[in-house]
Amino acid sequence: MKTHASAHTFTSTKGTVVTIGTFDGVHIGHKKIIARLTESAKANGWESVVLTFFPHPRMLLQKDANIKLINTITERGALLEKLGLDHLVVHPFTIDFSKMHAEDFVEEILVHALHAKKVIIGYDHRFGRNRTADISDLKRYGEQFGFEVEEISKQELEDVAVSSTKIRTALHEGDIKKANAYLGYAMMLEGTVIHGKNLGKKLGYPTANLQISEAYKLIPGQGVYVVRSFIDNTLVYGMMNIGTNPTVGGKEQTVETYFFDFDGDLYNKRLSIEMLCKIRGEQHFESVDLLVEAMKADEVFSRTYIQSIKD
Ligand SMILES: Cc1cc2nc3c(=O)[nH]c(=O)nc-3n(C[C@H](O)[C@H](O)[C@H](O)COP(=O)(O)O)c2cc1C
Ligand SMILES: Nc1ncnc2c1ncn2[C@@H]1O[C@H](COP(=O)(O)OP(=O)(O)O)[C@@H](O)[C@H]1O
Repeated sequence: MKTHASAHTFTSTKGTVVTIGTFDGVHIGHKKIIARLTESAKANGWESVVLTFFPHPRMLLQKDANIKLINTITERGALLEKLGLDHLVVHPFTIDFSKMHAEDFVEEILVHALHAKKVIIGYDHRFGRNRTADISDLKRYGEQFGFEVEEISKQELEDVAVSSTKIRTALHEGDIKKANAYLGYAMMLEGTVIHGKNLGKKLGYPTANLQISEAYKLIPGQGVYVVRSFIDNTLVYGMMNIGTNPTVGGKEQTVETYFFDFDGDLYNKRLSIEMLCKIRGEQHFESVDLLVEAMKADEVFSRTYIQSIKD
C-alpha cells in the first residue's frame, strides 16, 4: 500500500476505485466495505483507493474539537494496509478545502488527481461546501466525468455506525473484550516511555509510563487491564493501570504498565501496547501496602488469564 499525504501528490496513472471516509477503528464493518473496494479493483484491473481526511472534519469545528478517535492516523494506515489496499490518501482537511464546491471537488480530486472510474459511497454521503451535494449529484457528476457510483446500503452503513458507537461506549466503560470483538483485533495504545514519579520500583512493580502524543486518541476508561506488547520483537505480557494513582496522591491521568518476567530499561522507547481485558477499576487505597496487595492479586488474575488464552 502506498500512502499519499495529499490527493495532489497521488502518482499512479491507472484507473481507480475510490471510497471516501474516516474508517476510524477499521472494524469488521469497515472491512466489508474495503473488501468490496479491493474486489472491484481486481475485477476491473483498477487500483483501490481510500480517501480519508485529516484532521477529522469535525475537529475543525469548535463544538467537536474534543472528538476522540479509536485509532491515530498512523494506526489507521497500518490497519488499512493489512486489508490489501493499493493506496491510502490522507488529504489535509483545511478551512479552504472545506469551502470547495462539490463539482470542483469531483473534478479536481476524484477525476483529475485520483483517476476515479468508480466511487463506492454511502447512500447518505454529503460532500462539497456546506455539504450541499448528495449521492444523486455524485451520480450526475459520474455521468458527466465518466465514473460509476456504487451505493453502500442503509443497512450496511447502519451496521458500521452501530459498531463504531458500540466500540466507543465499550472502550469508555473499559469493556475491552466487547470492543475487541467489534474491532476484530485488540485495541492498542502507542506512545513513548517517559519518567514517572519513581515509585514503581520501590513498590516492587516498576511501570513503564506511556506518553501518547495524539490528543485526539481515545483512551479507555480508568482501570487495571491485562495487556501485551512486542518489546524488541519479543511478545511480553503485562498489567496496565489507566488512572490518576489516587493512593499516592497523583493528579494527572497516566497510562502505565508493569511487564511480567521482564527486566530492562524502557525509557524513550516507542511501545505499541495491546489491551486484552479489564481486571478492575482504579481504587483509592488507605495505604500503599493495600495497593501492593491489590497489585499482587492483579498479577495472579493476569497470569491465569494469559495462560487461558495461550491454551
Ligand atoms: C496493575 C496496577 C494496578 C494499579 N492500581 C492502582 C489503584 O487501584 N490505585 C492507585 O492509586 N494506583 C494504582 N496503580 C498505580 C500505582 O500507584 C503506580 O504504579 C505507582 O504509584 C508507581 O508510579 P510511577 O510509575 O509514576 O512511579 C496501579 C498500577 C499497576 C501497575
Ligand atoms: N518489568 C518491568 N515493567 C515495566 N518497566 C520496567 C520493568 N523492568 C524495568 N523497568 C523500567 O523501570 C521503569 C519504571 O520504573 P518506575 O520506578 O516505575 O519509574 P517511573 O516512575 O519513572 O515510571 C520503566 O520505564 C522501565 O524503564
